[in-house]
Amino acid sequence: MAWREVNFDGIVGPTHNYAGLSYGNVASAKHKGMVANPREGVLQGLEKANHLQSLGMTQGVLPPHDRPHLKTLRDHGFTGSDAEMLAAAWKASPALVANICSSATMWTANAATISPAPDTADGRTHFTPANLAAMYHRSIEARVTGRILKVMFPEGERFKHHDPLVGGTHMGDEGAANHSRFCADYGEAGVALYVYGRGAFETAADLTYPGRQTEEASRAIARMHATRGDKTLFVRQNPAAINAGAFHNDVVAVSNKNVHFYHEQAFENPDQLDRDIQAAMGDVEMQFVRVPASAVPIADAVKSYLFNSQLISAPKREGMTLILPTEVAETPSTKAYVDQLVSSGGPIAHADYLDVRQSMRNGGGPACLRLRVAMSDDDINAMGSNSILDDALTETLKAWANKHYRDRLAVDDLADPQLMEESFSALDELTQILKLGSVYDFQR
Ligand SMILES: N=C(N)NCCC[C@H](NC(=O)CCC(=O)O)C(=O)O
Repeated sequence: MAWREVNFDGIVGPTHNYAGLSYGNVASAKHKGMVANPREGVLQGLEKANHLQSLGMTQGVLPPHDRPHLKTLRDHGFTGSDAEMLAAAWKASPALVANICSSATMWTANAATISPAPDTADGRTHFTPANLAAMYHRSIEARVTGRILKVMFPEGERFKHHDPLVGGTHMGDEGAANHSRFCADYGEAGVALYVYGRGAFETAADLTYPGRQTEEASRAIARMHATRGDKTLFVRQNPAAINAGAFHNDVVAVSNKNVHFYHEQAFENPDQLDRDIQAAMGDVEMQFVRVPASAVPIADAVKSYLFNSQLISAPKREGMTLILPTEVAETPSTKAYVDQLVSSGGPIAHADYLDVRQSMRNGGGPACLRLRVAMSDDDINAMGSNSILDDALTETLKAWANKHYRDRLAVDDLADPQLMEESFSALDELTQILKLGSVYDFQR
């Protein structure tokens, strides 16, 4: 049976904006208050997906969430019509409205942790939506994410869904952004690497920025997914990386099959980690591409998002391909590094640069924008929605974005009830296009 990596890219939401909500995320803070272009965001995302498809990859999409999230307002005691609640909330706290309007759901690497069927005890693919407890604007995502995933991957003999972890920031979980899977091929048993920022019950005095993921959360997910103990590893992210702005491990490391591409400051003891991964992989030889700080200072890695690239095995190419943000080409150290990397004769042979600036300004590169799922043909056939892109669906989504989305959005526009109406009618139509049913709170 043929197996492949399917990338499910998040579609940018109609209220995409720059409110600077994520403490510890350098780009989000830097671009606070800028005018966003949600329509361009969708089109940049579809362009990236289209590029991967042209390389022979299977590409899916995940929808944005309903924003403004009126259910959160209702849960906080606001009453009245939708417009009355929005107006009252804006009067009470523009910051609250910014939080319930964030389109952070586009970063689907944070949607869930996934253990594919070849790795689990019951031979099913397991999904746990990330609770994203560290940031208020993201903590409201998990329930709807779970609902969407259950429609897309119906629970049964192939797919198994778990509830997001409870326990607040003590059990903070950021999903696949802190989880790597190594394997010989996608359908073979793999090794899972969980990367956390701190222990749940200790004060991490070495962190100036939040360590969003806790070790206990990672271990809980591994237990729930019942992956093999000798093929499940846990490692702490280097505090220096978090303090430099790597709020998720995928800002300083990326993997594909038997290749681990990472910055030398991503982990405290990279030699030990290499040995542990190799031991868990057994006969399958790992290739470690460790980037020295002398070639790429960690500040350049964080600024350019070199490691927040997608590392893929494109069916139409020999050797692996990095899908990089254009910022990497504009940063001298990372451009020089990538040039020598692809000509070195190593496992990474191609570098493609794509413009995802609307997302990058909020700290989301190509890797943040996608949720990877290793799937067999039978898994794809068992999906419950119309989420796999072909040319027709791509064209439909482009037309949909052009019809509904604004090309200019300032933070103050979030108070506009007309924007709310536009957002809900766009999302209502999207659930029909993607055959998702009534997954949003405003549809229930
Ligand atoms: N690295 C991965 N996998 N994902 C990137 C997530 C970026 C996101 N930015 C934001 O949420 C900013 C939103 C704002 O400021 O409006 C975050 O910090 O959680």
